Amino acid sequence: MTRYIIIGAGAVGASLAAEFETHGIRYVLVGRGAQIAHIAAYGLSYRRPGGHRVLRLNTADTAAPPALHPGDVLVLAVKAQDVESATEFWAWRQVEGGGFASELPLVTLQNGLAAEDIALRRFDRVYAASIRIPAHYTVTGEVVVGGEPNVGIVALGRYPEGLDDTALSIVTDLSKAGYLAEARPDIRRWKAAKLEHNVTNAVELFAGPSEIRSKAAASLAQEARTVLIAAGYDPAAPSEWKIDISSWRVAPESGIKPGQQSTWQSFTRGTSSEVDYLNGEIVRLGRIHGVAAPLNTAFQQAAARLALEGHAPGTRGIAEVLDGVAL
Ligand SMILES: NC(=O)C1=CN([C@@H]2O[C@H](COP(=O)(O)OP(=O)(O)OC[C@H]3O[C@@H](n4cnc5c(N)ncnc54)[C@H](OP(=O)(O)O)[C@@H]3O)[C@@H](O)[C@H]2O)C=CC1
Ligand SMILES: CC(C)(CO)C(=O)C(=O)O
Repeated sequence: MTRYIIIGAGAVGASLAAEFETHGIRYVLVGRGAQIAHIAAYGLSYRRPGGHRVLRLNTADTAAPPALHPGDVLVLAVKAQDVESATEFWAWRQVEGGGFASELPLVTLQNGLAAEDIALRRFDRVYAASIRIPAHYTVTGEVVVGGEPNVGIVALGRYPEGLDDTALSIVTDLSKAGYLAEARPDIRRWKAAKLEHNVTNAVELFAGPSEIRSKAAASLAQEARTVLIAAGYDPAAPSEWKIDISSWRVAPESGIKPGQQSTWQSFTRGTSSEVDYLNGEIVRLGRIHGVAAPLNTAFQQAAARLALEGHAPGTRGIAEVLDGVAL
């Protein structure tokens, strides 16, 4: 039976470990700092629409990583800005019986488009995933996931393209664990489609009238789409799902509040931000392909300023960000 080494014990990684634990899929959750220490000592406080549980999980600290075996699958659940250091750390570890971890399959769950190319520098078999999951982590040891009836929705395929037995068996395990999961041979298209949404995460960092925030989000997504298409991407459309996702929703009263997606959570926790890999990816592609991306640039810079000043989300107004930029 495959064992999953889940690297990163935040919103996405800890909830994946919780679901694997609940559904009898072998895993080890490898984290760092106070979060993994807390989960190891007291369990994970895990809230789902069906109720709240404290779960004992199989954990390891990155300071004492588990021995690796042939048949292990590594799952990267860190933010995009941590992919370089995490892949460097894991790739050259020895697998018992011979070989490097770089020969094991590696799943990349990151938003944005950067993780896979970083991973391919060291890992031979990279399985990219686009995961939609309303997961929240702002308090040490506590994760909330509001998706119902399923935890979240995942598209997964071999990067840069194609499918193989490993991809199919990972999708089977995710489905067993309660995710709506689909194997896709064209995973870059699904990651691009998700990025169109994730550039709007930055809007949640700034206060202002909801009408302006909605308009800014729509314009950011439109600008991202224009740049992605100019860069040769063909973002997947929701109608292309083969699995039925129509009854999936974020449960009301689940503890998931609108306007608090992953970027907002990072700023709230005072940790590093993924914005350079979300809005920054659009800015980068725009520069390469000669398409202006003024709005994504403005939000990237405003988020950087907010981080430098150490301010929490909502302490600066959106009008300041939009000053001089047309919506
Ligand atoms: N939250 C959400 O709802 C969703 C998030 N995503 C995407 O999933 C990815 C993960 O996001 P999310 O779970 O929110 O991130 P979190 O910040 O909640 O969790 C990441 C965790 O990984 C830890 N970490 C960083 N580097 C390492 C390392 N080298 N070894 C071990 N642990 C490490 C971080 O520790 P530390 O805090 O010390 O940095 C943190 O605890 C991101 O790309 C995000 O965009 C996708 C869909 C939904
Ligand atoms: C949109 C959402 C919640 C979906 O998974 C996400 O990707 C994020 O929090 O960044």
